[in-house]
Amino acid sequence: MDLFFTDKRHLKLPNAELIYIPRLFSKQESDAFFKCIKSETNWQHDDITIFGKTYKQPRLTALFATSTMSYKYSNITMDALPFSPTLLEIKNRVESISNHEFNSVLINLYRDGNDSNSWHADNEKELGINRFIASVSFGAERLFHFKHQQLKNERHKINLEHGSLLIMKGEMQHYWKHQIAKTKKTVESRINLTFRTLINESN
Ligand SMILES: O=C(O)CCC(=O)C(=O)O
Ligand SMILES: [Fe+2]
Repeated sequence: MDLFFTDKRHLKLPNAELIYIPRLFSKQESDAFFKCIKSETNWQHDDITIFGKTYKQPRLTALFATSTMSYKYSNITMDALPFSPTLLEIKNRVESISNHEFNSVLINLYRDGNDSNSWHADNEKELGINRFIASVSFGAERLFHFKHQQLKNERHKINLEHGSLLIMKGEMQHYWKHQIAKTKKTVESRINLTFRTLINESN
C-alpha cells in the first residue's frame, strides 16, 4: 500500500492493543512535515496547575479540529483551530492506514530533552469510551513508556522514530498510563501529533 510501510508490530497486552509502524512516512516526507509544522504552528505555552501549584507546561502545544471544539485536561482548556493543508494531508494518510476517522489532533513540541509529558492516560470525557488514538512522530526519537496501573510487571517502552505511527486502542486509556520522560541525552526537538475523536462538536 505504501512504499515506506515496511514493518508493522502488533502488540497485544492485557487490557491494551498497540500497533507500531516505524515508517509510515519516508525520511524525506518526515523532514518536510517536521519543518512545516514547526514553523506554521502558533505554539501555546500553557500554565498547568497540579495540587494547587502553577507551572509552565514542559512542552509547547496546539489543537486543531475539523469543527469548533475544545478539549480540557490538567485544568487547561484548549480551543481548536482549523486543520491546515499540511495537517489534513497527514490526517488522510493516518486515516487510510488505520481505517479510522479523526476529527482533531493535539500537537506537542518537545524542544529538547528537558521537555516531557508526565504519566497520564488520555481518558478525558471528550474522548468518549472507544478511545482510538493515532500518534505520529517527527524529529528526534524519544522513548514512549507505558505501564499497567495494576499489573506491576507490565511496563514497556517503544522508541518512537521519525515518521512513525503508534496506534493505541482497546481499554488502554482505562488501565495503562504513558509518558515521555525527560532525558539527559542531548536531543533535538520532536513533534508528536495525536489524532483523536472528540465528541463535544455541538458545544
Ligand atoms: O509525545 C508523545 O509521543 C505522547 C503524547 C501524549 O501522550 C499526549 O499528547 O497525550
Ligand atoms: Fe497521551
